[in-house]
Amino acid sequence: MSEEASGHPAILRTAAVTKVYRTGAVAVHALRGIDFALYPHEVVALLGASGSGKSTLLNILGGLDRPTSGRIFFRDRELTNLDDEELTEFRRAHVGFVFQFYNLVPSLTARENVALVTEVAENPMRPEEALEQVGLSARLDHFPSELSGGEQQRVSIARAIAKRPEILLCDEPTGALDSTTGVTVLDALIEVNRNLGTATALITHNVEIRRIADRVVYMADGRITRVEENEARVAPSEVSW
Ligand SMILES: Nc1ncnc2c1ncn2[C@@H]1O[C@H](COP(=O)(O)OP(=O)(O)OP(=O)(O)O)[C@@H](O)[C@H]1O
Repeated sequence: MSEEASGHPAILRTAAVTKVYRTGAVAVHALRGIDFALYPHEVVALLGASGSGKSTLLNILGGLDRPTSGRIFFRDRELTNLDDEELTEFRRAHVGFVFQFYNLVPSLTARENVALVTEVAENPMRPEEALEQVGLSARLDHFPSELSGGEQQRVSIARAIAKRPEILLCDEPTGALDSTTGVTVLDALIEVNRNLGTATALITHNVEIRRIADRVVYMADGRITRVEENEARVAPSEVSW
């Protein structure tokens, strides 16, 4: 939903953001002037060829990385000039991340993996509640090796949302999964978005997945080339790839 349609100001916004990676004499222009906004409660799909800058943008949005130039705002607060400690604080309080690989601690159960986050958050859910949100109430005491890939990814979603972040950033969350398993993961993301209103940005290589989003942002060569609004979101179960 656009600002006009949603009636809400953006929760995250970038203005003319660029990112240049310099390796020796070579400069890679990963982002070439990005004006992007993420609105409360929406799901945005980021689509684009490999190397188009999707992960770079997501990392900058979440405060994992900094732009070379341009500005970034969280609501009315400018993030651009925060020092490392302040940026880490922003990330801890407001952003959940889900990556392609789940990064669970193998020696801890699902419940304990989520508890790692809830122990240090300000107003967290109980791990059991977070795992219920992603449909894993029956797997609380399973270790990662006792869970399927889709279940492990859902534990990582539970871990990301347990601190009740306003923003959830997902980099290819179904990239390592087959279609059927991927659908269960997307279902969990949509359920979380519906129940908690978490603004969600989702990188995917898969054009079919764009249909589960409210908006689709296309990237090419470090630029946003097109933004589409979906009239209605399609349930993940209706998408296959
Ligand atoms: N740490 C880095 N150092 C140098 N170049 C980098 C670095 N990270 C990314 N790049 C380059 O920046 C460009 C954008 O990369 P990015 O990972 O954002 O693209 P992407 O669209 O997410 O790609 P993919 O879909 O393959 O993950 C690429 O050309 C990449 O090689």
